[in-house]
Amino acid sequence: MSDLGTKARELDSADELAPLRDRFVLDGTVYLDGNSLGALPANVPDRIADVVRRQWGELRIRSWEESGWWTAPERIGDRIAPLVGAAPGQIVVGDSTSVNVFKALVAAVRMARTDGGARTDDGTGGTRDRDEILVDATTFPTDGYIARSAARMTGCTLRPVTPAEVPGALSARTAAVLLNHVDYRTGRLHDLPSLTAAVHAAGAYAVWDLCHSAGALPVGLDEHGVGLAVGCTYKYLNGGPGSPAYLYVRRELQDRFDSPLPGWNSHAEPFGMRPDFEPASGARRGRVGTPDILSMLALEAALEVWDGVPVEAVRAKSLALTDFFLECVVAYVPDGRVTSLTPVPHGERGSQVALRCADAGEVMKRLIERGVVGDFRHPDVLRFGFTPLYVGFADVERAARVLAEVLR
Ligand SMILES: Cc1ncc(COP(=O)(O)O)c(C=O)c1O
Ligand SMILES: Nc1c(O)cccc1C(=O)C[C@H](N)C(=O)O
Repeated sequence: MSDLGTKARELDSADELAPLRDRFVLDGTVYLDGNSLGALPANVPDRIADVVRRQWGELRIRSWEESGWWTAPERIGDRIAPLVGAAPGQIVVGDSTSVNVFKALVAAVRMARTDGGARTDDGTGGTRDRDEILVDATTFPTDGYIARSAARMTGCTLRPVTPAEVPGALSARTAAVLLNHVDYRTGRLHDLPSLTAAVHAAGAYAVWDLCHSAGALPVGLDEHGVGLAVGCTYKYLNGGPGSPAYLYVRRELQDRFDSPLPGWNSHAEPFGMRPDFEPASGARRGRVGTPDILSMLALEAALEVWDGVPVEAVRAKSLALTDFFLECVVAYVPDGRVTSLTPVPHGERGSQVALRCADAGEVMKRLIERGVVGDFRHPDVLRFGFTPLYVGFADVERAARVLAEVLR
C-alpha cells in the first residue's frame, strides 16, 4: 500500500465521525457529490412509507393536526436552527431556495426603505430612496436572476460585484446585498461576520445564501447579527431531491418582515378565510401556501442523522478531508493537468475542492464510470464535495488515485 493509502487508513481509524456512515444508504461508489444531492439517510424510506400509508392513507385529513403536518414548517425549521447557529423560532421550511431568495430580498429592500434615515440627500436638496441592490457577481445563477427581477419590481438598480468588492460598493443608496456564504463553483468561503457588519453599517440588509455551507460548517447566524438567510436542504442536510428550502428571519426583524408573497399560510388566522391580509407573527410569516408534506417529512427524518453530532466536529473533519484530497492530488496527478480553484487557507474554504482541468466534462464522465462521483461545472471545473458524515479518508485517496489514472 502507498504511503498515502496507509495514511488514509490511519486517519479513518482515528475518525470519531466514521460510524455515522452507517446512518446512510451507500454502495462501493466514492460519492463526492453531496454538495449537489446528499446521500439517502437509512431511516428515510420507512418514515416515508409510514407517512404515506398511515398518515395519509389511514388518518387522511386528520393528519394536518394529529400527525403535525400543519406545524411541520416551523418544527423542522427549529431542527435546522442549531446547525446554522440560530435560536428556535426564526427558521421556516418551505418552497425552493429561489423563492426564498425572492421573499428575503424584496423584504430586505422594503425594510431598508422604512428604516429611519433611509431617505438620503441626492445632492440637489431633494431626497432619494435606497435604490440599489448589490448581488454577488459570481453567484449561482438562480440568485442573480431572482435579484434582477426583485430589483425591477422594487425600482432598484442591480449591481453585480464580487463579495470582496462589497465593502467598497456600499453607499447610502444600497438597500440590500445578496451574498453566498460558500461559492458553488470554487468552494471559497466568504467572510460572513465582516461582510454582514459592513452591510449593516451602511444601513442596508444582507441576505445570505447558505446552500453550500449549512451542514458543512458552523454559520453562526444569531452570533454574527445576520438579518436574513436562505438555504436548500438537499445538499449537506441530505433532505432528498427537491426537498424544501428554508428562510431565516432574525427575531428582531420578524414584525417588520413584509413578504412579497403573502399567502394564506402566512396569515395570522389562516382558517378565518378573510379577504384582508393580516400577517402572522414569528417565523410563520415566511410561509406562503400549503407545505409539500411528503418532501418535508422526508427532510425531517433525514435531519435525525444529526442527533448528537456537533457541527464543529463536522467542520474539523471537512477541513481534514479537503486538505488530504489536495495532498493526494499533488502527489498523484501529473504536473500541470489540474489547478485548484479552492483557497488553501482554512478560513476561506468550504467543504468542496474545485479543480480546473482541460476537458473537464469528459474527465468527470470517466471518473464516474470508475466509481468516483463528483460533478462538472461549465466550462472547465471538476467539483468534488466532501460530506463529513459519510465520506472517509480512504474514499479521498481513491478519488485522487483514480483521477490521476484518468488524466495520465
Ligand atoms: C447557491 C445556490 N443557490 C440556489 C440554488 C438553487 O436553489 P433551488 O433550486 O432550491 O431554488 C443552488 C443549487 O441548486 C445553489 O447552489
Ligand atoms: N438542485 C439541483 C437540481 O435540481 C439538479 C441538478 C443539480 C442541482 C444542484 O443543486 C446544483 C447545485 N446547486 C450546484 O451547486 O451546482
